[in-house]
Amino acid sequence: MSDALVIIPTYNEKENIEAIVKAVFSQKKAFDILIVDDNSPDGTAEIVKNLMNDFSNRLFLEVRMKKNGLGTAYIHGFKWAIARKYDYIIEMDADFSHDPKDLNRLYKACYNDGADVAIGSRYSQGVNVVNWPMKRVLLSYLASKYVRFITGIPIHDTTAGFVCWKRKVLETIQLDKIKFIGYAFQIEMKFIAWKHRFSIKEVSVIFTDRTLGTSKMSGNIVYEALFGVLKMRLRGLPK
Ligand SMILES: Nc1nc2c(ncn2[C@@H]2O[C@H](COP(=O)(O)OP(=O)(O)O[C@H]3O[C@H](CO)[C@@H](O)[C@H](O)[C@@H]3O)[C@@H](O)[C@H]2O)c(=O)[nH]1
Repeated sequence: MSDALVIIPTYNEKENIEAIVKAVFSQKKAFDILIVDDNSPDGTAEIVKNLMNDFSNRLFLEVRMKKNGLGTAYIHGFKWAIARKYDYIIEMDADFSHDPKDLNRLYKACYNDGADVAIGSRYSQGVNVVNWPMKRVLLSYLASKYVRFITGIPIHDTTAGFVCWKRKVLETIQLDKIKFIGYAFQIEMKFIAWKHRFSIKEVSVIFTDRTLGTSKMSGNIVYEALFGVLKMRLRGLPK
């Protein structure tokens, strides 16, 4: 068993899943992988089951009954990882927006440089986003500015979905009390880690929009983030 687990949530990722699994396993550092699939109608989980024959004890699959949001998929995965005592737990998208080569940099930021949380950050050194429509870049960039303004959190990319967590951080955060189910979950997790005074390091990465499959971003996700952040600021740490 590796000391580090990469969690990849999936919903309809049949075009990407085999390639991303193989790309993670081709890294010098041996990572394990957990796929959390929400019963994708396109058969993503079936592809993973076949791959598990080639990567037994390194590739794992959890299938949930239905599409239930990115945040709850990760929480499911975090609990799975904590139960199995992985020391480093990494969030990553299935669609190559996050370069698998950067996994090593995130891992090292925690393992060698002592960060409790390492964020693959698009906005810590300018704006490093490739091929997203300008509308989406602006939405994401301004969302991070907004969260910084409202909460005071000293992080440039609060909605980043490429993050390495030390297990102790996930054990401290009360995962059952996380309120957001969509992408705003990314903001809430970082906010709580910061409030607990864990050390957070941003590692500059380039985010490249997917070439296969489609984004699951929706208006509800934006709404949840916009108003939820205000509530989160007022609430502070979960009681
Ligand atoms: N299991 C599960 N997986 C999901 C769900 N919704 C999305 N996913 C998976 O989560 C990953 C990210 O989803 P995308 O839909 O590709 O995200 P994006 O629009 O490219 O958004 C990116 O930017 C966001 C905002 O900055 C990030 O918050 C997000 O993590 C991601 O990096 C993909 O692997 C996708 O299949 C869900 O409800 N359930």
